[in-house]
Amino acid sequence: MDVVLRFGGVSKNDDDPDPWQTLIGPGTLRRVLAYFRPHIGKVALFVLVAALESLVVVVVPLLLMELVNGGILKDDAGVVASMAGLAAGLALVGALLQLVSAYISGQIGQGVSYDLRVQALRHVQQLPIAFFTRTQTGVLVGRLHTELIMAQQAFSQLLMAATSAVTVILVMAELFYLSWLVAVVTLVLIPLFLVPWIYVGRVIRRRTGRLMDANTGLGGLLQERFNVQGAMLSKLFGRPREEMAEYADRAERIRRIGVSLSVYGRLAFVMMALMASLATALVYGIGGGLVLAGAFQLGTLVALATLLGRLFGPITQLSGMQETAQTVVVSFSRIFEVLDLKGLIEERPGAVALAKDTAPEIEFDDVAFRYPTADEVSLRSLEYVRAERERGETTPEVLRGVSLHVPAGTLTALVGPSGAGKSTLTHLVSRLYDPTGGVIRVGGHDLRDLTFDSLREAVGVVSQDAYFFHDTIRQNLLYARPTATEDELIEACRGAQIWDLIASLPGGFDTVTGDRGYRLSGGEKQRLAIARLLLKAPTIVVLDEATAHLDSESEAAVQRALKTALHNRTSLVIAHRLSTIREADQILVIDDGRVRERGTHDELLAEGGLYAELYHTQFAKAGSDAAEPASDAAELHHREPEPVHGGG
Ligand SMILES: Nc1ncnc2c1ncn2[C@@H]1O[C@H](COP(=O)(O)OP(=O)(O)OP(=O)(O)O)[C@@H](O)[C@H]1O
Repeated sequence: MDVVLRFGGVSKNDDDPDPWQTLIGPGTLRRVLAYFRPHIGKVALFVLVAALESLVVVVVPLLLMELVNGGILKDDAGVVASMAGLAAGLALVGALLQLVSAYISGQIGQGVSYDLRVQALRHVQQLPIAFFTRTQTGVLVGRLHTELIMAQQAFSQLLMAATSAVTVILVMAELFYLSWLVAVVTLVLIPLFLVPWIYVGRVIRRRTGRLMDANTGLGGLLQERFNVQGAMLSKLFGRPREEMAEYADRAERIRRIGVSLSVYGRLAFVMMALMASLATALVYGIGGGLVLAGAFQLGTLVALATLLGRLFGPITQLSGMQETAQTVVVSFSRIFEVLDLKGLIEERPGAVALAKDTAPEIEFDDVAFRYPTADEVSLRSLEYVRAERERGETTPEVLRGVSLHVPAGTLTALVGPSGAGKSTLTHLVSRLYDPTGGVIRVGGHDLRDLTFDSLREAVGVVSQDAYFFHDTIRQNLLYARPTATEDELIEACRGAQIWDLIASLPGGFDTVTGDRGYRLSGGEKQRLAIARLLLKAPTIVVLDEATAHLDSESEAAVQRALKTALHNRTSLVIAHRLSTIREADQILVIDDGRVRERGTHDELLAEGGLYAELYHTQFAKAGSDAAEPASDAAELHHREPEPVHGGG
């Protein structure tokens, strides 16, 4: 009956052990407990309230006993009334205590989840970009959100189980006090009741875990397929019937587990009710005989029956305590796994700030780089579809022996075949990755000696496919400089040649750019990204020119926008336009991870090497297609390094 599901090449069966099971390392429990230390006062208060709650549970049967023995049997209406009144009053107190303990346990549980959530988010925010390139978003969200909620719920159950433990001890003590015979019979009954209960409880917990996994898996899949780009890919390339079958398979698994869970849940409830009824019948049977034999009075029998009714609930809660505790520890461990991921790129103690307002020089000294392996940067359990063979493999060197110098305030164009390592090289400048060999210096400092803040402020990046949050144009621009005024926004947009478009939109700056800025054309997106860059006013610009062919008007607009963006800045541009290449102070031809040629356009053309070949096959053609005015191209770059003033 089990369906074998395939998750990107990994088959998974309902009864398989979880291949990504989290290992609970030594010291985990101590680490979990450390999160409760700040809440120790509340924990103590909770224990006190729980003890009072249990006390109420065992005192009420004693009142009922007195009501029968001292009131009804002795024909004393006063005792009947006062005992009934006291029992009612205590019931009220018990109810209030339950509310108070729920409040305190909520405070503790939510407090711990809050601490853990904030810590995890802060940590993930600092993880290297390599982690995000590896991790499936939906699964990460599941880990940091859904599982945290699960940990918190399990923790609440654990606190309730602690209350139950006190109740069970007090109830058993009172049973022995009232009638050792009934107490012994009860002790015999408990295991009879517990064995099937524990079995059912285990099945329920195992299936609940599977249900959560199945839900997270389906959620991840939907998130991937239903964002704009996923939906586009699926519309253009997708096989709707096969995809639907995969959704249906996963949904079927959720349905099947859900149905069995509801049956087992009901079974557990029915078993508990049945056992309580059987036990009560037995106690009335034995106890009734004892009353007839004169061993004790009727009131004692009533008290015994009432006590018994209050024993099985807490016992069931206690029976699951071990596994609930495991759930808490496992869920915490799974979050600890994320917390323990190394930052890889960290700020050194005593890091210095890069000087503001002056364009610095950039220098690569014998730089080598390989992308980190999956094991170095991510968690197997967060990738979900990592192929087996990828484990432990090393990655090839993408850059080798790269030495280059970009003088302050000048433009260096990077050209080369696809996959040569141009983008990788630019990633190193913004320290998305650290080199595996050699040194990169900015303004004379090793990049690794600079503070993150000053580097982030200094480097502005415009990628080929600029990303925008699903928010208004205004908010997307303000992301670069939250304090920018309306005038500064307009000035930046004018500089980026995008103001006319924004002004023509009915919503102006308040137009929502949509998921990944999808409502903008390629050229518009890049110009908006340039406006964002101008607002940031960095001293270093890393730019990947759009390869997409733009019409002559857009081409000229982007060209003018670039002129503003690169003015007075140290620029590293992955160039696709002849105009940019011609005007570059130097051109570096990157091939197979090395700097193959360097020089100006004319020098390289005269050399007749790879550049000349690329020029004739690509740039010359692109240049003749492009219609930017020659004067724009000539003015593209201002070479004198001067102080940079905020772009607006
Ligand atoms: N995140 C990554 N993890 C592993 N390898 C990567 C990663 N990104 C790029 N690579 C590999 O590094 C090499 C260089 O890629 P890079 O993107 O730097 O080339 P490029 O010169 O910019 O190419 P293009 O002009 O096509 O954009 C390629 O072989 C690529 O497959």
